[in-house]
Amino acid sequence: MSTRIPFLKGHGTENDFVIIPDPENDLDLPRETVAALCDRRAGIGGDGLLHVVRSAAHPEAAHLAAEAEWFMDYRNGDGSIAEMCGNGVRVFARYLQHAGHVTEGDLAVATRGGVKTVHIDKAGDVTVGMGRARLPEGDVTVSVGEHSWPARNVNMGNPHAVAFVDDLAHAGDLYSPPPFSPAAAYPDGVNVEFVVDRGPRHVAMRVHERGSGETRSCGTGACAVAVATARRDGTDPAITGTPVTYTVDVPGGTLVITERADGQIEMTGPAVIVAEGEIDGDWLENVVR
Ligand SMILES: N[C@@H](CCC[C@H](N)C(=O)O)C(=O)O
Repeated sequence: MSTRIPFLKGHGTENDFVIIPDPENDLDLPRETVAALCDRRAGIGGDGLLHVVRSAAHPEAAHLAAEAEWFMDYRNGDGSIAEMCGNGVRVFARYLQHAGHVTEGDLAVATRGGVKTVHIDKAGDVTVGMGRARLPEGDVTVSVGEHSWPARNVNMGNPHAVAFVDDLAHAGDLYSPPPFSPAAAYPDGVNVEFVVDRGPRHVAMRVHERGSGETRSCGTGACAVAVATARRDGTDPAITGTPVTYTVDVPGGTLVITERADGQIEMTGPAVIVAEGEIDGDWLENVVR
């Protein structure tokens, strides 16, 4: 009889995740194993994986254990490691509630991008305090086929290039990462957002995620888009002294992003657990041999 390893599946605006509860960090999850679990045909399927570990039990988070009991060890669908995942941390909080580890209200979650405060509200939405954006100087260009656009470099803990386009269809099929220049702008790769206007303080985006491909939503990407749009629109709260809220439509739903005068950014949207089950331990052990 092989070992059974518990997993869940969840999503936030259809950015979907395999969730692996592993409080004491007992599991070995190398890159190839994560990619196999996220494979949509031969595995469970997901844009990424949320490895749920107690901070005290993880070498990357032990120093944060006094601030946050739980560490989101986030991996992209190809198994690569990313600093932060905005939808992931909201789904992570929903999982902790689902499992009875926390109740509604505020909780702190450790991530590679620092400790994030998450609020689970009664109505069902989950809000995360994303911290401040960094806006590295320098011109960036992204291109797809015959189209190319200037892009804004926005760092939300992870790197983003935000391009305003006339038509989201111009981003093409996004089967491969959109080329960007200069290469030095993003030495570790980049998430690329394509944005169109929908109305006052309302935009829509598509995204190609580093390590996952085109996804139906990206939380850090939606925040980067809100930040870039505020600078374009002259509503930058650091200059106006007034908070600004943008509604960001993604293919999988809608996220609401507020940037305050002190630069702190909050993102709100749904976070859903859709299934739970068990992984066959023999499969997991042999899948990458
Ligand atoms: N989908 C995530 C972002 C996940 C990480 C990203 N692909 C990267 O490599 O930086 C989100 O909701 O923020």
